[in-house]
Amino acid sequence: MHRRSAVSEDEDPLTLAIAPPPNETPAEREHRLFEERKAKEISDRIDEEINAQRLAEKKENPVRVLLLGQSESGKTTTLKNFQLINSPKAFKAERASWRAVIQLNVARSIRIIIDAMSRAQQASSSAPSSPVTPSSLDDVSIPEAENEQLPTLTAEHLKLKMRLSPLLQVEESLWRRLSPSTAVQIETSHLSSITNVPLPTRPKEVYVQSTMPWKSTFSRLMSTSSRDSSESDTGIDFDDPKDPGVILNNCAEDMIKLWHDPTIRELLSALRIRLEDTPGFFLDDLERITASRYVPSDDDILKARLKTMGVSEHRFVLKTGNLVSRDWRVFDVGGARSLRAAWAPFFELINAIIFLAPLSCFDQSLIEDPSVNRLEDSILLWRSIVSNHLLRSVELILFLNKCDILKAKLESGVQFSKWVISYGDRPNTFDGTSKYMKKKFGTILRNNSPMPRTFYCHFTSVTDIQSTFQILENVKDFIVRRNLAVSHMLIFSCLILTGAFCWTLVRNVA
Ligand SMILES: Nc1nc2c(ncn2[C@@H]2O[C@H](COP(=O)(O)OP(=O)(O)OP(=O)(O)O)[C@@H](O)[C@H]2O)c(=O)[nH]1
Ligand SMILES: [Mg+2]
Repeated sequence: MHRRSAVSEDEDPLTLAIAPPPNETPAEREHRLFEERKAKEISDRIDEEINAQRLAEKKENPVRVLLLGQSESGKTTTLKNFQLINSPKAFKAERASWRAVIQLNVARSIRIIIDAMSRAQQASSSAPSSPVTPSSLDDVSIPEAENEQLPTLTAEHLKLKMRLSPLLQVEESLWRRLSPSTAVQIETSHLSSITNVPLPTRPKEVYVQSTMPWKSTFSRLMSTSSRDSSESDTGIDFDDPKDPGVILNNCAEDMIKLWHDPTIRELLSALRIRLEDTPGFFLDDLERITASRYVPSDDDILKARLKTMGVSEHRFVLKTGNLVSRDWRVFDVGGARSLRAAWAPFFELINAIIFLAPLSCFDQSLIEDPSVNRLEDSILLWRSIVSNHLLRSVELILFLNKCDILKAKLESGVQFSKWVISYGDRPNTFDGTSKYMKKKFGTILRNNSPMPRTFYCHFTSVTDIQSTFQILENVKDFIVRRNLAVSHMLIFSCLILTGAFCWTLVRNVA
């Protein structure tokens, strides 16, 4: 060991440790200085890397979550839950826009009934019936309706139908309000499969181009009114004579009468139109929704249906337990087949995917392709996601969704095994069918993932705010913990490197 030169007591021990040895020759000094320069270069490089990583974590490293699943699987509804939990003010500010969507959903349901009535009128006339396009109602196949015995409508029904015709204008007016430019468009191909009623005026579903700010556009429209009656917290001008709520309110009694009429129910049943099962169904709440000062509840907003086109990004600052707030980006995408190509560019950006597979649709076919069963489509989609190499280090969380509808369907007697043949003669219960499907999705993950992954799965009904709140909190915790674990592993590796370097330095000097 080198002997150090004599030092005073208050000299810094670190200075002492790295002080040059006494009687150092010029050659030794040169060698020492060379080694020290080399060590410093390495040290500076490590410092730079650690700083860059800290910066990235602080500023540019939000948690990115992608919502995936087929159309109507519940992606946008899950996003609404995120908004409700994490930015309730923004959620509240959008009530005016969602009120319009709900009114549109109501007008559309009534339009479907009116179309069905026209169909019954045609059937009862002597004219030969129009050809029927093989189609589906929300993916449930409709029989050859012209062969069905449709109930005869009375003069009272026809009067009712006529009195409800202003609702068609409500649809038009809402579309105009929701689409001042091209933000909202009509997808006729989708709606033509809602019913096989061969009429020129079919009900249409509205969709938003997610890149367009349709909500703010609508809110702006609302707030341009100079009326004092605008309720600032809802953004709704109840006294605006052009508010579609006025016509809905005037037609309320007739709509309720129509929906509860036994002949109409018989007609819908004969055409196998199950409005209760269609997204955006509000006919059981007509009294409340058509009230003159109706403001949508949180539940109403979650039930409202507006199809998504393209991809949209939503930002939140989320707190997780005692952990610091993190910037979150949640991406909501359109799930229709023609839109799925738009998902891929996000695969390299994201930390986690919440994949929604609706279990209730086991007896339905895809709107885009009636030859494909919807549950089967979800399974194939899940397989392609879990086996994707680009996504191998992305956390996957599966939501087996629409459990409430699955329960109701099974309780009403629909046989799961009739559609999922492999289920065999197991009991037709929610417990049995849901566990069976969970196992199936889990096996697909195990057999197809490029590297071993844990299977994270939740049974969800994302229109249920309470249960979804708890699930999203768990998901949030899980994603943050996994992210931190990865960051800690990186920091830990850097610390080991730094430690090893310091040890080498001290040994060289000693
Ligand atoms: N009863 C019930 N309805 C649900 C559930 N999840 C979603 N819905 C409803 O199903 C409809 C479709 O849900 P969305 O969230 O719009 O579906 P999406 O996946 O965003 O569909 P696209 O935008 O077409 O890709 C909406 O009317 C929702 O209210 C659920 O768990 N239970
Ligand atoms: Mg959507």
